[in-house]
Amino acid sequence: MTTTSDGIGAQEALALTLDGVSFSYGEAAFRFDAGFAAGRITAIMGPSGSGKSTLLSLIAGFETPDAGKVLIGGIDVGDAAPSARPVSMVFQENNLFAHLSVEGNVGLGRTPSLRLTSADRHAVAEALARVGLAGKEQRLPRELSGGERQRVALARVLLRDRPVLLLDEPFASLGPALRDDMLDLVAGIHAERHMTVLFVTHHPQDARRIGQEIVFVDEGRVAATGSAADFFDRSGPDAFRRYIGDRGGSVAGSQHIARKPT
Ligand SMILES: Nc1ncnc2c1ncn2[C@@H]1O[C@H](COP(=O)(O)OP(=O)(O)OP(=O)(O)O)[C@@H](O)[C@H]1O
Repeated sequence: MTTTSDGIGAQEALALTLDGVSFSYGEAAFRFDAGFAAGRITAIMGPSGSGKSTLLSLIAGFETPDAGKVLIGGIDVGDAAPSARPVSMVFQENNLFAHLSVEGNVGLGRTPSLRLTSADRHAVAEALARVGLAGKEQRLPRELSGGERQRVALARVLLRDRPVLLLDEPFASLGPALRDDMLDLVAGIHAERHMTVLFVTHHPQDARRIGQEIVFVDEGRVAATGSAADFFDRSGPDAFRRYIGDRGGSVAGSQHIARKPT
């Protein structure tokens, strides 16, 4: 086990498996068989409505499969409530409680009670410094920019310190330069904590920047999987190439940029 700057040990990375998971929202039917390698960043891509968010919801426990198993680190988490799963999740927006300060919102990653000990406060301050928000503990979410709010959500991920991180288009509403900064922050956190990261994005350049693996979801199922390098060179699956159109480009150099410490 390694130790991070706030004294929290990086945990053993956990693999994720969806074994014959079926689910439906009325006529929208899903059937997922997929494995996600321990400690890797997997970009989940696919057309709108194909089931990417549903896939994450099934892993997080917000939805319950009609059949099949969700295994995290080889353990069937089917009976575990979302809060009991070894998972953190960040959405595109609404990650924060509007009436709670930044400190309170981050502190929830450590304890559901709002009574923070001085050690908790210290850990919150360290996490905020890690995401570039030192000194903003007492702000309310509405007093922050969209990018700052997502940084607060990532600071809470640091305090929660779960081995699996699910990101559902968390930076979609941010401009390109800020998105790159945030992606590099995620890559830095991933490198420190050795988390298994699943990251939904429609942006090929985002997937290229930090994605190590790609899972392509189409029509409610995993249609293709592979390394990001393979997907973004000409050997990627045809359906994926049609989805990304001309924006795929070359993967050369992107991994190097993403792996720089942030
Ligand atoms: N709570 C819900 N109730 C009913 N249908 C839903 C619900 N959530 C999603 N769906 C439907 O399930 C399908 C898959 O939705 P999902 O949000 O998983 O797609 P997605 O791939 O994440 O799409 P996007 O890229 O647009 O976010 C869609 O047809 C959607 O309308």
